[in-house]
Formats: sequence, C-alpha cells, structure tokens
Amino acid sequence: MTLSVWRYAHLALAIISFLFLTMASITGVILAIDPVTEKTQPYKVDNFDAITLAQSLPELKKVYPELIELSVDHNQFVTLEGFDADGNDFKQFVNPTTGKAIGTPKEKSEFIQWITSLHRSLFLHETGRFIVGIVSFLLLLISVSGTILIIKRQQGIRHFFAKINKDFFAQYFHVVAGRILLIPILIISLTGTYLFLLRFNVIPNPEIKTVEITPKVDENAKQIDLKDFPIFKQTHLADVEKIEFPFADDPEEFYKIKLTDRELTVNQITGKVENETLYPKAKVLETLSLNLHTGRTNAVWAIILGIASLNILFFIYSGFVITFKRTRTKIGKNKFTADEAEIILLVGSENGSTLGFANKIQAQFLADGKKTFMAQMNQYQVYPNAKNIIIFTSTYGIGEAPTNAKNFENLVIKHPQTQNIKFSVVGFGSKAYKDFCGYAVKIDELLTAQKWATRLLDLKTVNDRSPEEFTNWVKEWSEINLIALSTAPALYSGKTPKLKALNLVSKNTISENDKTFTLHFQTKDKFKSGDLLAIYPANDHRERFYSIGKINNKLQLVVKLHEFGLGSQYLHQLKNDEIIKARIIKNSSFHFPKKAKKVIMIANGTGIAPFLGMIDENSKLIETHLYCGFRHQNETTKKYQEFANQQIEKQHLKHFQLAFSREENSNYVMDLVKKDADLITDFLQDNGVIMICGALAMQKDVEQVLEVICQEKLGKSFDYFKTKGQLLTDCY
Ligand SMILES: Cc1cc2nc3c(=O)[nH]c(=O)nc-3n(C[C@H](O)[C@H](O)[C@H](O)COP(=O)(O)O)c2cc1C
Repeated sequence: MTLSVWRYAHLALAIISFLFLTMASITGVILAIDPVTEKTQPYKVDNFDAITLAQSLPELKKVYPELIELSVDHNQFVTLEGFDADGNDFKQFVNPTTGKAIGTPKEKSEFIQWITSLHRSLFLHETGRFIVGIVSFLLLLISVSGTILIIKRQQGIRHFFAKINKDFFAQYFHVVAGRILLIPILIISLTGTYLFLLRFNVIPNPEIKTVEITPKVDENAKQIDLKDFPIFKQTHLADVEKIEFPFADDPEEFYKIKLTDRELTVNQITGKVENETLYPKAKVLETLSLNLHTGRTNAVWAIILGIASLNILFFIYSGFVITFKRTRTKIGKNKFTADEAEIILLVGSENGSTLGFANKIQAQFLADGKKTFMAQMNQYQVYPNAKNIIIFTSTYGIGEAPTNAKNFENLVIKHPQTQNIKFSVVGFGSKAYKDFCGYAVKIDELLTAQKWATRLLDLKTVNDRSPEEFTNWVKEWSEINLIALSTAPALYSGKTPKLKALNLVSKNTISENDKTFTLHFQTKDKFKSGDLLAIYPANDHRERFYSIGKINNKLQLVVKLHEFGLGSQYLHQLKNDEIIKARIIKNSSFHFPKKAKKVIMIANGTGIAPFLGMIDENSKLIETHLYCGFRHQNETTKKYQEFANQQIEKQHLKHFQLAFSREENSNYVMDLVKKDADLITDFLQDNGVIMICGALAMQKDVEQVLEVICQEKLGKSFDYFKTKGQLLTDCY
C-alpha cells in the first residue's frame, strides 16, 4: 500500500476521534494520578507478597472473635469486616499479621468518581460506554497505522529506532514520541477495546458458576489448627481477592476464598478443599486488562500511562500542525494564466517550506511587472509563452518526489513544450539524508534530456532550508536574466515579518534633471548600512525594497522617482513627521566587511545609498575607495562630492571618483574601474573586498571588466577571488 493511503487513514482516524480522544486523554491523565496517590497511603504492610493465609488468619482470629469478610484490594491493602470483643461491627484496614487496625477505608472522592464516569461513559450510560469503546478501537487503529508510517519513513522495521532527522519540531516530536510511547498507547487502546468487546458480549464473557456444595459433615473429624491447613500454607494473601469466613459454631459452613484465578471452598474443620472452580481465561484476561488499563496495581505503570495519555494530547496538537503545514502546499490564485506567462515557477513541496521560498520569488516577479505563473509540479502542462521555467523541489523517502510532484516525470514526457525554454532547478533537501536532493537531481537530468529545454544554471541545492544557500541561486539567476531579486537571506527565512513604525524626519528636494531624493527616518529598530527596507506602498502584502544607509543613526534612503513607480511615488508624497509601517530586513551578506584591510565600493545611481552610510561609519579607518556612475552632474552629485570630501578629511574614505554618462566626455563607472586596473589587482591580491551596488546591468559590465583585468594582469579568472568571498553584491 502506498504511503499516502496509510497517511490518509491515520489522519482520517485522528479527525474522527480527536474530540473524544482529547476528553479521554485529559481524564486519563487525572485518573493516572489517582492510583499513584492511593499508593502513597500507609496501609500496605512490608513483605506483603510473602504472607500466607496460614500466617495471617490464625492471628486475625485471635484478635477478633467473629470475622465476616476479608478483602485484599489492588493496592494490597487488607480490609477486614466482623464484630469486635464488645459485639460492635467494624470495617477497617488491618495489618494481616497482627490484626492491628491501621485505618478506615474511604470512598473515592466525588471528583474522581465524576472523572471516572466521564472517562468510562461520558455520563451517557451504555451509549457512552459504547462510544468510548469505539474510540479505544480507533486509537488502536491510529497506533497501528502510525507504526506502519514510522516503519515506512525509516525505510524498514530494522531501522525503526534509527536516528530521526529534525525537519521541523512538530513532525520530529510526533515521530520520536510516537516511537517511545507506542507500547503504552497500544496497551491502553488494546485493553480498552478488549474491555469494551467483553462488556458488549462481542467476545463471550462466561459467567462464573459458583458451585453450591451439599455439606458432608463428619461428626468424628478432628479440628485441625488453621495454621496447619495445607491450602492455607500454600496460598498467599497477595493472590486473594476475598475470603468469606464461616460461622464458627456451624460446622456446615465453609471458607469461601476468591483468588485471582479461581474460587475455593475449604472445610473449616479439616482444611480440606471441598471444591475448586477455575475462572475462565476471559475473566483472568479481564482483570489483567483492567489492571493494565488503569495502572491501579502499579504506581510506575500508572505514571507511564499518565505520560502516554498526556502525549496523546500532544500527538493531536502536533498531528494537526503537520497537517496544517501540508495544506500550505496549495498554491494561491495566479495573476497571469499559464498560457500568457513568461516565467513559470513549478513547485514540489510536501510540507510547504519550499513553496514558501517560491512565493517570495513570485511576489518579487509580480511586483516588477513580470508575467509569472506558479503551479505544483503535478500540474505541469504546455506553456506557449514561457521563456523561463524554474523548478523548486524538495525530496522525500529515498530520493523520491514530494507528493505534489509524483506525476511530473510522466507529464514532462507527455507534454513537450513547443518553443525553446531556459530552465533552472533548485533542490531543497537535507544532508542528514543519504540521497541529498535526490529528486531534484533526477529532475535536472530529465529536463536536460528534453529537446526544448536549455540549461540556464547548474542545479543548485539548499540544505535544511538555508536562506543563505538559497540566495546563491537568487543572485546567479537574477544576474543572468537581469531581473532584480532581493539577495538578503533574511527575506527568505520563513519567519512572518513584523512591521515597525518609522518616522520620517527629513526629505530633501529633487534636482531637476536627476529625479533623485533622499529620506531620513527615525526608528527604534536596529539596522546597519546594507540592510534593506521593505515598504508596502499599496497597503497590501506586495513589498518594495530599498537599500539602507545609516547616517547619524538615521535610516537614509536614496530614491529615484519613477513616473509610474508605486514605491518611489509613495515615498515621494510622504510628509515630514509622517509615520510609515515597514520592515527592516537584515542583509548580513552586504554589510561593510570590517575584517577586510581594504574595500572598493562601486555604485551607480541610487546604489550609492548603503555606501554613504558605510563610509560615514568607517571609524576603523579601513582603506576605502568609492567609484560612482551617474547620468548627470547636478545638485545631488555635488552633495555626494561634498560628503566625500568631508569623509576624506576624516580618513573614512581614501578616494572618490565620479563618472557621468550623459555629460560631455561621457564615461561609465566601469571605465573608472578599467583605468584603475593596477590598484584593483593590488587590492585583490591583498585580500581586499569589492562591493557593488546598483543596476544589475552595471554589475554585469563591471564584472566583465574585472575578469579582463584579472586575466591580463594576474593570469587567473576573477572567479578565483569571487569564490574567496572578495566580491559582495547587492544589485537590482
Ligand atoms: C520523511 C522525510 C524524508 C526525507 N528524505 C530526504 C532525502 O532523501 N533527501 C533529502 O535531501 N532530503 C530529504 N528530506 C528533507 C526534505 O526534503 C527537506 O526538509 C525539505 O526542505 C522539505 O521541503 P518541503 O517542506 O517543501 O516539503 C526528507 C524529509 C522527510 C521528513
């Protein structure tokens, strides 16, 4: 049977029974405490298991002239009923070896009686008992299906207790606790079911027939001492449930002794066993089931039962968390249809975390006006206008597909695309598993073999949902396609963002030919230059990102006003003292590298924003060079020049160079870089760090220049320095 059939069975059983199970578990926990508190009472004598009837009964007889009944309860407390020397009747706990009264038996408290009744029958008498019985049976089925699911998950019964990887807490807890508490929960459910079946006669429950014996009184028989009755010598009090005493002056009366597995009739003169009735197996099993189900005979077992009951509540909770996570694999409504979309995002996700990453990418595409369509891998079809297909998929089992990607391979073969499409696969998995991202590898190979498919990037993998590893893919994909995507890992960390209040303290005017303006916000939140500010201009969930510079403890944004730019228009119309709701996204991969000896900063346009803050904060006087490209020379660039001069004076900055592309002697920032080839190679060899912020196209051009410089001057690729972490970028 497939995994999902067992999974659905397990879930369906849990859903049907969870209300009753919750009630039974809560009451079960309380009822488990009861036997433990009972056992703390001092009515059990030492060495009880060794006491025989031959030792006990003669002593009791000495103390009490007339005994009626002795009973031993599941706590091994001995209750004696009879008449004392003054002829008064009594019922008390006694020490069975001395006859000393040690306490008075009490009824269970009303609360415990109430809880017991709720647990057993929901106050609904037989109907209630029937429902509770059925719930016991359902719990049995849940335990069995759960065991099968664990076996399947562990890939065989041999690995049942092998290490479990912590994918997320609820799932880890559900499986680990399930394994440990499997036995007690199976016992609770099995015994509960058995008692139910007995009670409703589904399993025959034979009556015990007490044999009435015709007395055979031997007038000449000699009275033997009780302590010498062979049956009394053999029988321990621990095996006794009840003894009815005969009237001493009526030789036709017998001792009637109920043991745990039989009843005996014993002659009071001779000590002979006149009759022995063995209980049927069903009765013995019933007592055993009751003892196991209630824990009444053993405090340790009662505690284990209590823990198991408590855990059923946690199972219900964690089970629903797991189910809820699975429902997160549903994809929301698409803005564009599969037919019109140019970028197709296909997601294979079992517990929704992979979909979380895909959603963040999709949101950025849409905010950027890109025609995007997202679907589960199982919904694969022909995409007549697609230029890019991106696959995000997790792996389950031994390199197998998550549930919503199971049909993907067949569908790819069945529906070849009609035009050439570039593809990129991102695998989400865990290195804790042998077959790391096994399914993504398979899909990457499958797509490579399709005629219509052109590989855009090598397969990228993400271990344990690492946002940092994911941004490696984001960076590469975004740079190749020149489509801006945020590379701040914090954006992909899966935590729901908390919005913070930011107070606008100043906004400067725009210069005429360069529609750039700066804003300064005050906030209680911590931030660093290079972090991102996400704003919500349409007051919905769509975000726009801006690079932050920290100047005089204020959060500074440099924004270019676009005619139809939702974000820039929104920021532009803000008034001083206005408060906006936004969130700060930590972007540690683009913070100023404090450990570097030297830093080169390259920016164009508003990309200068984080660098302004970093330079202002460069109190360690790390050698820093700033290269910037703008279209026009204007008020704004004059202000940058003034700022740079001040910083050079403070030794926060060593050198500042500007390039203007739309002025006389037009040049670009990469021309400045080209000109300083010697300085740059010295920097790179001296472990200096290059930071780039601005347009993706500029980044691409600058990287090309750096590649040429490295090849010509150093005889090696710029990639060598990149892999050593000497290039930090944040482009859009
Ligand atoms: C039962 C189980 C089996 C898994 N098997 C693998 C595996 O074989 N290879 C792997 O790389 N990851 C494996 N994983 C890890 C998941 O692929 C990883 O946690 C992924 O991020 C989950 O993504 P999702 O929440 O979108 O389903 C397994 C996880 C679970 C719970």
